[in-house]
Amino acid sequence: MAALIAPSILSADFANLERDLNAISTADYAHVDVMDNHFVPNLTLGLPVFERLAQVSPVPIDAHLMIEDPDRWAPAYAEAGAASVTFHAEAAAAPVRLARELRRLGARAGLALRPATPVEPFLDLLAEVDMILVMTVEPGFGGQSFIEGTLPKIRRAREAVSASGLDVWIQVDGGVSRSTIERAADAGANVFVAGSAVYGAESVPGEIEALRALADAAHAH
Ligand SMILES: O=C(CO)[C@H](O)[C@H](O)COP(=O)(O)O
Ligand SMILES: [Fe+2]
Repeated sequence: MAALIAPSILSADFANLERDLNAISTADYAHVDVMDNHFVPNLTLGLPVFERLAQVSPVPIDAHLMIEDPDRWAPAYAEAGAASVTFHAEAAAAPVRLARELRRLGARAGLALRPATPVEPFLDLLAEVDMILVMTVEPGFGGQSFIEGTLPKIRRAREAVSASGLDVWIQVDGGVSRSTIERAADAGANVFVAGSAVYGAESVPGEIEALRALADAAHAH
């Protein structure tokens, strides 16, 4: 299980997004946080900006939609060229219908869970999604500290995926850094979002490589 690193441009310079996307060209994905000021108390960017990011990004885009009514809005992000579109379970009215629509449009379908949202109701539906995002902070802001209490949920999700025989990815997002990534990897995560850790580092490519090496080493144990 090779670790995939997806730096979050939430911690990039919003006046220099193209430059800061090019800075993460050695990453596996660029993680783009879409926030609507309703599902979370913060506002980032919407479809017009996203469409341009998808055109200029050197790596595939992993969209994380922290928005109300993803049933209505998420498909447009797949149409805009996102490789992966993740919506929140707490916000979707019909998550399976939406996941099927995202796949039909050619994107990977991701289902995100806030820290207090249990994974169990979704374990019978693993065949319908390509990724489960276990939020390791409350969504809304970068730079928060990793919630250790989410580790058992990551572990239960990984156990269920392994038992199913399906290739469902498990992503962690929030507070991921050199000091937390090994525990998340050991619990079973294989896709790692990191915003402040990557963009706040002295060397952005160096940090991507260091995070990847730590996660790969944890998986090898
Ligand atoms: O979805 C998010 C916040 O809701 C961000 O992707 C996440 O917080 C990344 O930032 P950091 O690595 O600094 O915690
Ligand atoms: Fe995110």
